[in-house]
Amino acid sequence: MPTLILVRHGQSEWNLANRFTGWWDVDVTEKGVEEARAAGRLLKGKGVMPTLAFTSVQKRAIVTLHLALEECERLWIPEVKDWRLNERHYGGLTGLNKQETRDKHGDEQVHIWRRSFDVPPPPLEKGSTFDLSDDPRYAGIDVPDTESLKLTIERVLPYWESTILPELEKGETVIISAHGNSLRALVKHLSNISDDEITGLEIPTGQPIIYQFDDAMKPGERYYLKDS
Ligand SMILES: O=C(O)[C@H](O)COP(=O)(O)O
Repeated sequence: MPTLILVRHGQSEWNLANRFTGWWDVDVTEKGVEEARAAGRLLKGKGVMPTLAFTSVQKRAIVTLHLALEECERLWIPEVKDWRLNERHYGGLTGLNKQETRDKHGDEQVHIWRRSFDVPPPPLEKGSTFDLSDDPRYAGIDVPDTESLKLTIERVLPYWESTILPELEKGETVIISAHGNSLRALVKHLSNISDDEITGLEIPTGQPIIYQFDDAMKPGERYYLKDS
């Protein structure tokens, strides 16, 4: 049965510092390293062994993938990195402290920026500290200046359909190591969650989520591997 494993990167330096991160490339913390390793041990313990990996071009997801694969002795499997699996771009909020932003703009506004379906945060100014347009990993890509969850879905889903789903169809056990909002985009699609309800779904760091697909490639109920 084709199996999909989704894992959000382990705690990042800016998760810990409570800063809006988005496309900014921060590493995982010591706790994040341990979460990633624990995810790999869980995969091995439950006998869910990935045969193909996808991740973003952001080190917190890449490092998490490698640590998890090392623990389940699957560092050797093929892996594909693509910017379409990146975190949603946090626009002009990138780098700001989440609590200070609440103090300045109010809880409601910050909640809208963080969790509304289609309201993007204010755009990132061109040439500002967190502008990644000249980063070589994005050569030839029109780097967004902000993204809502809706806009994130618009780049994650075509990639899922064109590149990841066909591999599952071939019978691969696919692991995707990605981010809170790129995974929210996938879970919304796979679990058929409405625009309103998806905003309430929180994806914890380092906790493998499993979908098993039937012969018609219809995903079953999602579950956390730790609960199986
Ligand atoms: O980019 C970030 O800051 C986090 O990865 C996710 O943030 P959120 O919980 O505000 O969506």
